Amino acid sequence: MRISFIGGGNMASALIAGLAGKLTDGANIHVVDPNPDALARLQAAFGVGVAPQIDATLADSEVIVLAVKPQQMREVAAALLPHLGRARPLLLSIAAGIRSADLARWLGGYGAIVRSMPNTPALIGRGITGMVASAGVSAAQKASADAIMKAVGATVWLADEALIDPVTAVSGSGPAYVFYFIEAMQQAAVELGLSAQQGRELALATFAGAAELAAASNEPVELLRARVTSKGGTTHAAITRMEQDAVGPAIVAAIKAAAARGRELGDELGAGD
Ligand SMILES: NC(=O)C1=CN([C@@H]2O[C@H](COP(=O)(O)OP(=O)(O)OC[C@H]3O[C@@H](n4cnc5c(N)ncnc54)[C@H](O)[C@@H]3O)[C@@H](O)[C@H]2O)C=CC1
Ligand SMILES: O=C(O)[C@@H]1CCC=N1
Repeated sequence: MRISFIGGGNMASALIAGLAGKLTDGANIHVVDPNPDALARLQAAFGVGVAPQIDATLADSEVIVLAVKPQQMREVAAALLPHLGRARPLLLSIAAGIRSADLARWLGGYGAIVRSMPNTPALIGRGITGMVASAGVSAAQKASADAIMKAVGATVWLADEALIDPVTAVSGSGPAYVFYFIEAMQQAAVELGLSAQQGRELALATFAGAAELAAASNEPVELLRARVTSKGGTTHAAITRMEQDAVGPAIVAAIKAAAARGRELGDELGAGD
């Protein structure tokens, strides 16, 4: 499969790292980015083809991944439009907030668009991507989009595009929340006298082990939590403090703020013609 990426930044790099040599050779991946450093890194690491701007090379691609910031998407659509005619590639957008209908409008009514929301664990093949196909996407194109994202992790197809903002808030942005929690655990470890290295090792193994345990178990996470929490014991002391400080409601509010920002980006950037 020949795949092009418009934008070769953080998320595109994570996807290319997961894809190159698995779903397709690096030589079948083409990356467009005005930043020469981004291109040089990707070329050296994966042998991808590179270009500083959109050109006719794109006409050979079966899939074009749109991996620029949401604020760049309209100008990218304008540059892409003249090159879509012949091959009618699938456009696979990963941009937060940008609605398929707005993208289609900027592309003169082009309908072969899958909107998706991956996350950075794609870099190690452990991503998860929420996806939704527009009406103009063929079954074969939908299968190609699924294969690309499955090469870097799991996929969840959504019936309604409005659910992409919640996916963005939970799993797209989610790795940052997990890293934030790990940072706090490491800090606590050090403040309690452990070395930074020990704090890192303990926090990471605990996160990975607890997540794997929950995934392997049929039981709800509340029950797994209760099993760690002895009455009058140490975990109880910690959870009581978290409840006093409303940590749970703060996390729920934070994730809702991310979803609201996704909707707001869509309103802001999709407005007008
Ligand atoms: N970073 C993440 O964890 C995730 C990001 N996303 C989405 O991925 C998209 C990219 O985000 P990041 O990779 O984090 O940003 P980034 O800033 O690392 O990468 C964007 C890249 O686009 C390039 N660029 C700018 N204008 C361009 C143009 N006209 N043509 C081609 N390339 C151009 C920049 O030079 C940069 O390398 C965003 O829309 C974001 O919402 C989605 C899921 C997760
Ligand atoms: O923060 C952002 O806007 C992007 C989308 C999901 C993760 N990073």
